[in-house]
Amino acid sequence: MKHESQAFFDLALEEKNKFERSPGDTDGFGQLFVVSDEQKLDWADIFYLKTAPPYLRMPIFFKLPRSLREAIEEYAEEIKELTMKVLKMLGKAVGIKAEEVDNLFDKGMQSMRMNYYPPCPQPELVMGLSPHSDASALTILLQVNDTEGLQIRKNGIWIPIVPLPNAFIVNIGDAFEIFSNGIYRSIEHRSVVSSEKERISVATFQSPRLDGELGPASTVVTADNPPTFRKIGAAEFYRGFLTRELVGKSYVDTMRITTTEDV
Ligand SMILES: O=C(O)CCC(=O)C(=O)O
Ligand SMILES: [Fe+2]
Repeated sequence: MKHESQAFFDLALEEKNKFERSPGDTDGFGQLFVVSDEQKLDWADIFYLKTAPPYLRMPIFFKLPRSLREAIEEYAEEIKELTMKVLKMLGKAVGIKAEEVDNLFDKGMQSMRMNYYPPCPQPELVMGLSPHSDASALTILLQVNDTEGLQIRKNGIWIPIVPLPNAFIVNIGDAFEIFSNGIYRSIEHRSVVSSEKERISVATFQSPRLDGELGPASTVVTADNPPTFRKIGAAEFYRGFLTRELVGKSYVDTMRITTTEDV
């Protein structure tokens, strides 16, 4: 996967543009989360694909160079297994039944985002990827080379994450914050760019099934622990996410129940 993603971004621009994202689509090569001409764009090339379940794969998926497509298929399957294991362990630790995790996430949408951050001569003037939390339940992040760039926000301070060789970075996303009724918090993160070295990462997102309903798991909601998020159809949740600019954790905040009248 590392080799294939590097090889993709090494292609000539005209080759990559054969996979260009069309306006109105999410899948393809090009920036996402662009909502106005005035917006400052992120310093990155992005290739986004829905990978599973198979019916969600778009025509672009089948046009990929064969070695890249095969690598993605194999990688997607293994990451799915790893993700489900981690989600069930996180759930178990707070009393959520494995069955409930399976029900919402096992047939969930999986998507992949390959990020290429070219070096920038004035890196302090740009952002590789604007601050955000992922809308997924869980994200498994693969650092393709050893250039640093990811930062997480902890107590208001941006902390650099140093890639460890042969290790993934695992991030909790908004959907799991909602599902765990706020026991787990999605992590706000961003990418900065280097003045000299390119950086490549591959994020794989596991999200709820699109025909499911996203809300706090019934096994964590009790009389003493009332729901702190409202329920929303998963498809509607993702439509909302993809039509906004990325701004910190502002999207998950819109799902919070803030007054008793909302319950
Ligand atoms: O490049 C990174 O390390 C972060 C990527 C990321 O946050 C994303 O694709 O959502
Ligand atoms: Fe992210």
